[in-house]
Amino acid sequence: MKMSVIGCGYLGAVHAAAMTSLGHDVVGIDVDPEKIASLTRGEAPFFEPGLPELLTASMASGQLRFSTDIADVAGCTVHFVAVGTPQRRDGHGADLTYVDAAVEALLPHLAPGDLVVGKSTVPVGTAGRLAVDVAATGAELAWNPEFLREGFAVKDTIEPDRLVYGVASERARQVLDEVYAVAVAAGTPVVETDYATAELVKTAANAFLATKISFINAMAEITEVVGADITLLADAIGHDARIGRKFLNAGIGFGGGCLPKDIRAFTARAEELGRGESVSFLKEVDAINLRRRERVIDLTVDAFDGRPHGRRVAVLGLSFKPHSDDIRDSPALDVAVRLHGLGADVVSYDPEAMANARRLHPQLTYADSAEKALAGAEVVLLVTEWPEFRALDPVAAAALVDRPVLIDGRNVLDPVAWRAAGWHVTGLGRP
Ligand SMILES: NC(=O)C1=CN([C@@H]2O[C@H](COP(=O)(O)OP(=O)(O)OC[C@H]3O[C@@H](n4cnc5c(N)ncnc54)[C@H](O)[C@@H]3O)[C@@H](O)[C@H]2O)C=CC1
Ligand SMILES: O=C(O)[C@H]1O[C@H](OP(=O)(O)OP(=O)(O)OC[C@H]2O[C@@H](n3ccc(=O)[nH]c3=O)[C@H](O)[C@@H]2O)[C@H](O)[C@@H](O)[C@@H]1O
Repeated sequence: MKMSVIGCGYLGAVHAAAMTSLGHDVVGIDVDPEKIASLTRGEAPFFEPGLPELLTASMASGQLRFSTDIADVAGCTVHFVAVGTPQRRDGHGADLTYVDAAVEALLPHLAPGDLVVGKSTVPVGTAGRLAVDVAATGAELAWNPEFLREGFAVKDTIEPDRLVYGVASERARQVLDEVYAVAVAAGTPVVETDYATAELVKTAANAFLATKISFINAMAEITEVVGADITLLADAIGHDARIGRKFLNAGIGFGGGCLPKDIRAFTARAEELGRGESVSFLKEVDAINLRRRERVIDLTVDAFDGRPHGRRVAVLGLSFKPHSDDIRDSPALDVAVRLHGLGADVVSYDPEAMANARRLHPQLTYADSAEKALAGAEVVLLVTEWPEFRALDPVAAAALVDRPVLIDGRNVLDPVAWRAAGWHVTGLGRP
């Protein structure tokens, strides 16, 4: 099939390349000329494991190209909309200007029978509104939310856990079945819904994941007071298959370009619908999450007896999670910036996210290795659990720092081994 992907960011670039690997002919469109230039060279404009190899193979096959010109969607019969839906500047809800602009730009290029497929995460009701304009061209709209995780985006796109088709006709379902023929043949569950349900499935999934993380972080606030251990608690409740151990890692909390803005957008939309009280708990989920960052800052300030000014802090990690260079709403970066704001001498290191962090926060100091960040530090914060930080040798690390004080914001280092090497270790929610 010939298809276009409008918006080539973390979602769209992976989707475009993955569709090629499934045998389709794809053109990726973006308004950002630098991104398109990079993709055209076969270079991923961001860090995503497996994407460079996929891009190289797709470009070599001649089935993938990129353009800034929307007219290049000519000849495509399926058009994915994968542009951003960030939090609005006023904080109230999702900013739909990019989705609206992308669909509006697409309209003159649509032919009767084309299928426009929304992938962006949008407030419920958006698809119904856009469907009217799309239908006026003789084309049709479907909403097919995306559940990929950054760091695993390629695998999640090619082998999704499930496919959700928000469709208004049998024909739209058939077209989507053809798009995802490989996954469908492999037995991937397909849930066919109306538009509103498809939009809400996505919002509800992210709200649930955020709630699960904040639940365990709320428990961590309690274990901290009584000297109990949140990791053992999570293991123990996680053995119950009804609860499950995944997404019960307590620590500095969730960030990224999705969970935080999606729960806020859901709250705003529910309020618009007169059902604010139904999801008012999401405000608590957000508040618990943000308190975890405060906790790490407080622990750091306490480690300097309340006077962090001029004191050296090594911050290990800047991205919102490992295997990604994404710093959108990153708890790690937030903590680094705020400690710098308190006058601490913050030296940060991240294996992949430093270029993005440096662009946004040139005032911070960046080291080019974990060892260089540790050199002379009086407190070490581990705030993104990259494998190379998990593999640090506590004895060698102790020899680099001025004071062996560790705050493990992700509860991934073995406190017994680190204490044995002379470190004073504080985990989150751990004795
Ligand atoms: N990043 C992720 O892991 C996932 C993201 N999503 C959703 O997918 C959507 C996109 O997210 P990301 O890819 O992370 O955002 P992003 O910010 O990385 O990418 C959005 C891209 O759209 C481009 N764009 C904006 N307006 C455009 C227009 N009119 N025409 C063409 N291109 C345009 C931007 O230049 C940018 O490259 C959001 O709604 C997000 O919630 C859903 C699942 C996973
Ligand atoms: O809508 C989206 O964009 C995506 O949002 C999340 O994916 P992602 O943001 O890539 O990352 P997650 O793995 O969900 O992690 C989110 C945040 O939660 C934190 N987290 C995760 C799990 C956990 O147990 N504890 C915890 O603090 C991570 O460190 C990270 O900051 C969802 O997992 C995806 O299914 C969804 O498609």
